[in-house]
Parts: sequence; C-alpha cells; structure tokens
Amino acid sequence: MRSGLPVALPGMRIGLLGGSFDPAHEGHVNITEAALQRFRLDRVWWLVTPGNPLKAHGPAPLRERIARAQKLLVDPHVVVTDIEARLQTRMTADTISALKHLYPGVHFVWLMGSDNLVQFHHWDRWREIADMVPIGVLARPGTRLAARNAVAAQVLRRWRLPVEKAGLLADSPTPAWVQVNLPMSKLSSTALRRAKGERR
Ligand SMILES: Nc1ncnc2c1ncn2[C@@H]1O[C@H](COP(=O)(O)OP(=O)(O)OP(=O)(O)O)[C@@H](O)[C@H]1O
Ligand SMILES: O=C(O)c1ccc[n+]([C@@H]2O[C@H](COP(=O)([O-])O)[C@@H](O)[C@H]2O)c1
Repeated sequence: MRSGLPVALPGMRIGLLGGSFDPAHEGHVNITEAALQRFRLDRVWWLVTPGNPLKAHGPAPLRERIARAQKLLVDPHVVVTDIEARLQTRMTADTISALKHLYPGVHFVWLMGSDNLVQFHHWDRWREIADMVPIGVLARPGTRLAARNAVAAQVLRRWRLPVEKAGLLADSPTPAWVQVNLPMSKLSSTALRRAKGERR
C-alpha cells in the first residue's frame, strides 16, 4: 500500500464522500452518520478534493480544510483523506478506478447529497461511475424534488433500489443506487463562507 493511504481489508464496505469541505460542517457529519447506518458501512472516507472540476473558484488550501474536517469528527469510523492529491486524480471516475485497483475486494460506495445527483449527468464519465460503484444519495433540503427529476435519476431509474433495501446497497451488483431521507440539515459551506465575509 502506498504511504499515507488509509488501510482497508477485503470485504469491508467503505463509503466515499467526496467534497470540497470548504469548510466541513455538521451537515457533512449528519449525512456521514446516516450513511454508516442506513447503508451498513464499516467506514466512510472523506475525500477532500484538491478542487471540484466544475467549480470556477479554487477552495481554501487543502491542509486547512483537512485540519478543520479532522477537528469536527469524533467518530473513529470516519477517516479524512487527501487521497485525490496523493493519487493526482481530479475526476471522480479516475479516483474510483484507482481505488478499486489499489483495494481489491473492498466494497466501495459513492456517497452524495441530493444536490449533487441533480448535477451528476454533467460529471465526467458519470455512467462509468455508476457502473463501477453503487451510489448512496442522501436528501438535502430544497433538492429532493429536483433529484427525483434529475437526468441521472431518470436514466438510472431501472437500477434504483427501494429504500427498504438500502442496507444491501454496498453488496449490490452495479449499477445500483438508492436515495434515503434523513433529518435534514440546512448547513452549507457556501453559507458558512458568506457568514465570514469570504467571496469564494
Ligand atoms: N447539509 C447537507 N445535507 C446533505 N448533503 C450535504 C449537505 N452538505 C453537504 N452535503 C453533501 O456533501 C458532499 C460534499 O459537499 P461540499 O463539500 O461541497 O459542501 P457544500 O456545503 O455543498 O459546499 P458548497 O456550499 O461550497 O457547495 C456533497 O455530496 C454534498 O451534496
Ligand atoms: O468528476 C467530475 O466530473 C466531478 C464533477 C463535479 C464534482 N465532482 C466531485 O463531487 C464531489 C463533491 O464536490 P463539491 O465541490 O460539490 O463538494 C467532489 O468529490 C468532487 O470532486 C466530480
């Protein structure tokens, strides 16, 4: 295993929550805890991205964002990582493909808030992502309806699991996805940056 990468054993179910985390907030913690429970995951890795390929403005320095994320987390099942910087991947399809190669036998699940499902069809090789890993979507305020009508949700509708089967997601053949509702948090990094007067 390359140095600096987290350890995982074959058979483990690991959720990947990619994000800018600029900054990390309780909304991230909230969906992470829900994902651990609802998708019966052993771990969630926060993949703190060097920069979202679809965002024009770069985020705060990676080290600052990681330090803040680590401070916020108390659950030992959650690991904050700079995997994308280490692997030099920016596109999620490349990150997932590299992780599957580095961790054979690990059951990865891609996690995202429902706002990201609405955008998902703009991501690079998004159909390949859906073919590589099951996807767990967590409801985010104001985007549940849009997520239901999202292009990706329509194209992948045949492979949507009923919510009662969310616990089987990590072991399901791909494509497979499910959207779960949870007590929602309105927190967002944008709101936190604005409250501090930052213009990013
Ligand atoms: N309050 C929330 N409820 C549900 N999902 C969330 C929430 N906040 C963030 N997420 C999800 O967490 C992941 C990482 O989010 P990100 O780091 O972009 O935070 P953000 O608050 O969405 O930031 P920004 O406001 O800068 O877009 C994304 O999949 C996003 O959908
Ligand atoms: O690969 C892509 O084309 C792509 C496009 C947009 C977003 N993503 C990923 O989605 C995750 C959430 O991004 P963000 O900035 O909304 O936190 C993060 O891991 C990004 O790298 C990935």
